[in-house]
Amino acid sequence: MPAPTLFALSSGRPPAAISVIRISGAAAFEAARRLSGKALPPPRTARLRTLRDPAGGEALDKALLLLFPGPDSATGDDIAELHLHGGVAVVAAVLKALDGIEGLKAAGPGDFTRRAFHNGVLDLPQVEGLADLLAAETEMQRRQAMAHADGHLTRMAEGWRERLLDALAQVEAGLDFADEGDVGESDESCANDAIAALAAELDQVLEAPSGERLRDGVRLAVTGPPNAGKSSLVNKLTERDVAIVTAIPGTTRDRIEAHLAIKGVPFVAIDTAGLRETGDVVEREGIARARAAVATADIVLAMAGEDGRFEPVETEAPVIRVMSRSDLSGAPAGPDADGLHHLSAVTGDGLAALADRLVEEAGRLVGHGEILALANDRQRRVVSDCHAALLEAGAAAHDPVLVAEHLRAALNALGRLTGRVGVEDMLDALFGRFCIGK
Ligand SMILES: Nc1nc2c(c(=O)[nH]1)N(C=O)[C@@H](CNc1ccc(C(=O)N[C@@H](CCC(=O)O)C(=O)O)cc1)CN2
Ligand SMILES: Nc1nc2c(ncn2[C@@H]2O[C@H](COP(=O)(O)OP(=O)(O)OP(=O)(O)O)[C@@H](O)[C@H]2O)c(=O)[nH]1
Repeated sequence: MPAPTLFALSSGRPPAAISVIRISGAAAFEAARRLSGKALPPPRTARLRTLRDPAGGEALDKALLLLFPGPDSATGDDIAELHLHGGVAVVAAVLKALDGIEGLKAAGPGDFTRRAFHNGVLDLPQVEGLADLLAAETEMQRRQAMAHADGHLTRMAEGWRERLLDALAQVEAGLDFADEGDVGESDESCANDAIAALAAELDQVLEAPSGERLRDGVRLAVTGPPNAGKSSLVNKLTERDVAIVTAIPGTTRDRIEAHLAIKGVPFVAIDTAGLRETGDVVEREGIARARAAVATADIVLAMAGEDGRFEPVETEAPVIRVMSRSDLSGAPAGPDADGLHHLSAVTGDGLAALADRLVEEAGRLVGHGEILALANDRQRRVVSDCHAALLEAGAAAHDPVLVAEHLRAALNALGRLTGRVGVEDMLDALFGRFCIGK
C-alpha cells in the first residue's frame, strides 16, 4: 500500500501574519490543482492563486502556492506548500477542504520527518539533530544541532563504516587464501593496524562530552545563607548576557529554577534555600531539596553570608565561591588570589569575570564551542558498542575468524547509529518529539 498523502499546518499557531500548510505525498500536486483550479506553477516557483473549496467552489484565500517535486524535497515525496493569510478561520477552512479530498490524511507529530527518514533523505542522527534544532534556545545549542541536522555525525559514521568494511574485506581475503599458505598475512596485519587506529579514534570521540548536557542545560546550584544575595545574583546573571527563557517556581517555595544562557551556553540555575539547620518543617524540606540540588549540580556557586562566612558544601562538582556586595565592602571586583569572586549584584561589577568562569567550567561538560561528535546518550551507547567490538577484534588478532565476527558486530553497531538496523523501538519516541507539521 502506498504511503498516504499527508497534510498539516507547518507554521506556528494562528493567528499569524502568514501560515504555511504542507501537503506531502503522491497526491499532493493533484490536491493543489484541485484547490487552485488552475495549471500548476513550475516547480520551486511561488505563484499567487485563489484557493477554492473543491467541494462547493467557495473562495477560501488568495495565497502563494509552491511545489517541490520529489525526491529532491524536504520529505523526499512531492510537496505542495500553501502560504496563506494566517487567520484562524482561513487556516481552519483550508485544512477542512484538504480533509475533504480523497486520499489525503492529517499528519501527526513528526510525520513529515518520518517520511524523510523512510525515504532516506535524513538518517537517524540528522533526525535527532533536527529535533534538537527545533528545541534549541541558545546559540551553542543551535550550532550543535544544526551541524548534526546537516550530517556531521552521519559523515563521520560513513567514514568509520568504510574503514570497517575495508578491514573486514582484508580479513576475509586472508581467510579465503588460508588454505594456500601465508598469502593473507600482510593483509591481516594491515587490517589489525586499521582496527587499532579506528578503536583509538572512537575512544577519543567517547572521551569528549556528548550533547546531552548541552541540550538540557548545565545545572548550576546557587547556595548560601539567607540574604547572601543568591536571588539578586541569579537575576543579574539572567538580565545581563542572558535571555531568560523561563522561570519555573520549584516544588517548594525555596527552589527556583531559571533557564539562562551565558555566551550561548545553556544553564539551569537553581536558587536554593540556605543550608543551615532549622526547626521549621517547611524550611527543613526546602533545605533537603537544596542539598539534593547541590549534590546533583554540575557546578555549585557558593555565596558567602553577610558575615563573610561560607557554609560547608557537600558535592563532587566544582565549587565557585562568590562574595557579593563589593559595592559596599570596597573589595576589588573580580577573582582574588584565592579564586574567590567578588562582585556586586547592584552595580554588576565582577559579573563578567564570573560569567567567564562559569562558561570555562561548563566547557568540561558541553565543550568550548567545538561541534561535539555525539549529540546524545543513544549515540554514545552505540558508538561505545562499536568501540567494544573493535577492542575484541584487536584482542582476537590471532584468529581471523573471530576478528571477522567482531568486525561484523562493530558494523552492526554503526548500523544502529545511523538507523539502518534495529532501531524500530525508538522511532516512535523520537518522532514524538516533533510537533505536528514537522
Ligand atoms: N517553506 C518552507 N520553509 C522551510 C522548510 C519547508 O519545508 N518549507 N523546511 C523544512 O524542513 C526547512 C528547509 N528544508 C528543506 C530541505 C530540503 C529541501 C529541498 O528541496 N531539497 C532538495 C533541493 C535542494 C536545493 O534546492 O538546493 C534536495 O535536497 O535535493 C527544501 C527545504 C526550513 N524552511
Ligand atoms: N548593595 C548590595 N546589596 C545586595 C547585593 N546583593 C544582594 N543585595 C541585597 O541583599 C538583600 C538580599 O538579597 P537576596 O538576593 O534576596 O538574597 P538571597 O540570598 O536570595 O536571600 P534568601 O532568598 O532569603 O535566601 C537584598 O536586599 C538585595 O538587594 C549587592 O551586591 N550589593
